Amino acid sequence: MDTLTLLRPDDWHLHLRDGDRLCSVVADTAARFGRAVVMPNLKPPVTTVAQAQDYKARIVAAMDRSKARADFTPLMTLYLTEGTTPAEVKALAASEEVHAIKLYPAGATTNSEAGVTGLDPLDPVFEAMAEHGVPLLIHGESTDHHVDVFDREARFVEGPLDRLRARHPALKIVLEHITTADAVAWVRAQARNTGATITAHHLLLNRNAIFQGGLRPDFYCLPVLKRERHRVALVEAATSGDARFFLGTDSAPHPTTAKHSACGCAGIYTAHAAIELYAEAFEDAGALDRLEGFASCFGPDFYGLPRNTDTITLVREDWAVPETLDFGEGALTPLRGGETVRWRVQG
Ligand SMILES: NC(=O)N[C@@H](CC(=O)O)C(=O)O
Ligand SMILES: [Zn+2]
Ligand SMILES: [Zn+2]
Repeated sequence: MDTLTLLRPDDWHLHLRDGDRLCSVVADTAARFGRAVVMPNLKPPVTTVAQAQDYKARIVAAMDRSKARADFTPLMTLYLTEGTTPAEVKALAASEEVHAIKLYPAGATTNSEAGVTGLDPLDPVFEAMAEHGVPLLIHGESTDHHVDVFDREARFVEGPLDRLRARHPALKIVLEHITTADAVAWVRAQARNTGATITAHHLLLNRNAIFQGGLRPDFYCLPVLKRERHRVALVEAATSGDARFFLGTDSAPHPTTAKHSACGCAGIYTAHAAIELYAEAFEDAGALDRLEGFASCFGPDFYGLPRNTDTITLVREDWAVPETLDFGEGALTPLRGGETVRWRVQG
């Protein structure tokens, strides 16, 4: 099979940043995806419906300025803080633009300082979300600094997440960017109102990439890449046809100068080749026929949105990824920069 036509996919976890940086990256996602769930971890974070509407307007203006494919819809999210109220959930449910609320444990990842330290005080917010069918998107890592970095997802899932799920069985939950066999098993044990996104880089790479011939900050993201047996479990979940697992790139651009540093930022940029990289992972697993469900069907079904009706076509053809791409005033280093990708989007 040398060409592959899919219903147009969506990206259910994306970082677009703001300002000139937003202008540099948005066309990459719009070229491939019909919609993307845009993360709210700006500085300061997007915490109200009004702020999310303003951010969406800036994204649409940036699409125009960068001549992005116009038929792309950003799906906005709010950043959960200890100040989030049930009234804001109601306002979200009444809005056209905002689709979910994102939970960052304080200190877990990039721009998570405004996140939450304990979940129990937010019970009224979670109840309002369940009532209005608003999904809670979760960066699922323990922030206990005694917990080994490679165990932070598993500890969060078996502890705080499992307790949250038990207290709020009707809440829609998406465990974002899962990286472990533990998370896969936990999601499989839940009812259908629990889903999980999986990135292309966690399907293609294990933690050896971070140390290949020296320290490689371009492969540092959170949750950090795990050992091979976890990668295999993720591939198995993504290609299984289980509708609880769907596509979310977590494309997270940072300037190359901030990545190649004594204290480098977490995040990998994949938007320039997102669906192509997933095609590689699915092809390696002998499961290209399962890509459309994962990339184009299970996400909208979970969110209660219609599937896209147009299509994209992928062609098996090597193309060279530039070593760097423009990123506002500076540059970023994309995944596979200076190397090739095996699938190309036609047209
Ligand atoms: N994934 C990352 O490593 N970084 C993300 C934040 C996140 O998704 O946790 C970012 O905003 O840079
Ligand atoms: Zn995250
Ligand atoms: Zn993310």
